[in-house]
Amino acid sequence: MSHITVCARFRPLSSKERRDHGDSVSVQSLDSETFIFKDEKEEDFTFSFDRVFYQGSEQVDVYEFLALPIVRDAVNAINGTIITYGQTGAGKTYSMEGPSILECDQQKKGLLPRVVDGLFQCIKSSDEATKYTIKLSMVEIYMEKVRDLFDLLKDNIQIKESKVHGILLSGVTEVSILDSTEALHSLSRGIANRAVGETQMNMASSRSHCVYIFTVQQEFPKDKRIRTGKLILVDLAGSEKVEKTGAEGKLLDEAKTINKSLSALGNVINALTCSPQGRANHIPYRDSKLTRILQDALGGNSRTALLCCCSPSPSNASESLSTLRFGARAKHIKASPRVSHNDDKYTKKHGTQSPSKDGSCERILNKLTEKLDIEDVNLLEELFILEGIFSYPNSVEDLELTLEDVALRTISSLQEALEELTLIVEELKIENKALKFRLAAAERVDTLNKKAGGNTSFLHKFNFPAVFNFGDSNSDTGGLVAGIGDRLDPPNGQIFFKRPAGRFCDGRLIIDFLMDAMDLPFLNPYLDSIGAPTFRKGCNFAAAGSTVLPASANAVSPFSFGIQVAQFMRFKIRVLQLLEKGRKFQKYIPQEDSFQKGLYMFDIGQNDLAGAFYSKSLDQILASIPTILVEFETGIQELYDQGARNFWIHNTGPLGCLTQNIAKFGTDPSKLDELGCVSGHNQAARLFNLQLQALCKKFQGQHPDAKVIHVDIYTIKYNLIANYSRYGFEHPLMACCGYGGLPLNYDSRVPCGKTKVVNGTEITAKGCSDSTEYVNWDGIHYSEAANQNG
Ligand SMILES: Nc1ncnc2c1ncn2[C@@H]1O[C@H](COP(=O)(O)OP(=O)(O)OP(=O)(O)O)[C@@H](O)[C@H]1O
Repeated sequence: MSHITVCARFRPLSSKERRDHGDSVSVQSLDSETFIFKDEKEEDFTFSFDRVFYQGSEQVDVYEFLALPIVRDAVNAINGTIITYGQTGAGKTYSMEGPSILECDQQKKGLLPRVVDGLFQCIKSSDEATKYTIKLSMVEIYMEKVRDLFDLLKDNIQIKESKVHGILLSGVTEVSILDSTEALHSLSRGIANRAVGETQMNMASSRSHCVYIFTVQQEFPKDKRIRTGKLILVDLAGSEKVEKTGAEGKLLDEAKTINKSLSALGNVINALTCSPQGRANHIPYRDSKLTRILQDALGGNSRTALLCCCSPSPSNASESLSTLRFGARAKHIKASPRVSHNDDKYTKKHGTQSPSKDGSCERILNKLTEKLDIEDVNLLEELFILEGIFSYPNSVEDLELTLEDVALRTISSLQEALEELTLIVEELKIENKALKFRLAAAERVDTLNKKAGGNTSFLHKFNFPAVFNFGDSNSDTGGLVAGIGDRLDPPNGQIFFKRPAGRFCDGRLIIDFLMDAMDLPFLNPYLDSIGAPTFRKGCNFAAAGSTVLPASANAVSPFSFGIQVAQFMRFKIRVLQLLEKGRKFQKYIPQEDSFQKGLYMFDIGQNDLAGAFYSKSLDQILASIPTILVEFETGIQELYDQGARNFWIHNTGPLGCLTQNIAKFGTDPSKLDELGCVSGHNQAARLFNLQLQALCKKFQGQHPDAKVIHVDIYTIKYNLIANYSRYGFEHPLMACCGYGGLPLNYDSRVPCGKTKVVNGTEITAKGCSDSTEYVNWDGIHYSEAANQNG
């Protein structure tokens, strides 16, 4: 059992402290471990720590005493934790990072860069045959939420406990680091992200706890054995008292949360030190995220060092005193880091190391033969060998003790097995869900095939050189965002692209899956000119909010169907001009015959109908359908005239099942159908689709050299909503990314990912924890999981 290493560090006086109290300090050094501290009432307190770093101490002294032994251990698969504690401005970050991670002279470098160097040096000087990998994660705990500093979208990381690996941060980003320079760049990236988070959350880093996790994995090529050591560094939030900060409102909440987690830390330390054995019945690790993450460090499975950072100035005496008291209390925790083979139990009971197997083995078993059946003795011998117990019992009492040990080991291995089983069950659940999706997708393809008169094979059979797409947000891959310079915010795009990708979705759209099915790359939007996008395999003219009819002045998108067709004309003209200029453009543009051999896809009309409901009666809307379709026909005829021959036309989806429409038009239950969708909207969509289908037939009849496929997306989507649980969904109508909670989680004033002030309160439309459970993404668009089924 070793104690936690506790050190105190006094930073130099700040200029303000000098102004207020001159050179006077509250600390009087006795030696390198002991000092006298004078509080505000001039009362003296003597403190002893493992080491005291006074004002003139160097960063390297702190590293070598406090961190180096832990770094060496981490490389030998023993976990270690280094914590800096103290009031704001006491020198925690200076000790941890130094003045700057990347640009800083050797002398001022903090613990982190030194730890990184130390890890790589230890690896260099170790056995060459052993293969090492180092991974780094960085998280920040703010207001009891753990956010990933390498992926700000992961802003609520869950803490899990595994019997084998201890405390784990589920799904946290782990960055592989190959050398010190790379590690420092990653650290600096994480620290910069911390600043981004600070601004986003209107906070200061001193109000969050920052946790750096280095995982060092050793692989022994001889026997393929793997060992892992984890080194955690924690820069705690400032420990000052709430009253002193004069905090109010959100600041007060923050201060209380910090205080709560720091006092939870204090409670854990008290619980760990309150019984004579250093063990209390219940250790309240679960009371805060901080103590949960530090559970292994404090509870024994880690070498731990605590650096209590203090101001030496009398003006901060009371804060420094409380920091020092915290350190003194922590000094009494005992920790026993886990090593590969642990003889603790035997040592505890016998006060010595276990005797060797040789010699005593025969003697003990002979003795047992006198008391037990020989078969039982043989069985016991076998069991001991199997269990790797090398201490042989020499009395029946000893035998009982040993059996107790076996039972304990069995229980712990059963617990491990249970843990593994739980993980397997989790994985199987996910796999099951994926299989359900695939099965459902296969069924959808089958239905689609039937609806399209056996024509989905059309997609596979033909080797389309390019695809030209026209439509609205259902197939917009970034057109509107590029065209009007708008911005989509996270969590849009979170599932597949890991960032907003121009799509009003958490991931891919139906068109992305169709492109995949045709072995073609995702379509670039015509309006996006940044980064020399390639249009070799086609071009997407779709823009969210677009209508078939010309856009009105206040329309979301000015790029109505007619404009999209005009854009196509220009696109074609430019392509032909560039092709004439020679080969150098070929990489970026379609070949000439692609315009005739390519596939022309359409998904538009939804906004003409949905938008009209805000100002027209159902009858008026139904009456306007032929006009919409005349405009559509004009567009596809123009494309035909330009050489288009392969037409893939989606009809419009069940508008009445979109969360937005239910929220606005479905407040009267008599207006809803049996699924809870708005009947009028769906009626309009169905009538539109019937007439669209007739148009497709007519167009096909007029152009026998063309291939016109009408795809019944309405039925596919409606079926998905009606049978949502069969397809692995939990919520058919509620939006994943929205505001307001049950039943619809939708507020038209706050689009997904945005924050708005409503009636004086700031509200944010956030994403749900698992979007694969939702058919609807943001109230208006389908989730990637639903699109995959589509
Ligand atoms: N040992 C030291 N030597 C020189 N300057 C120091 C030392 N320790 C701290 N400082 C300086 O004191 C100031 C406050 O230190 P620092 O930012 O590290 O405090 P902190 O405890 O991390 O505060 P917070 O909780 O707000 O993050 C900084 O300007 C830092 O450069």
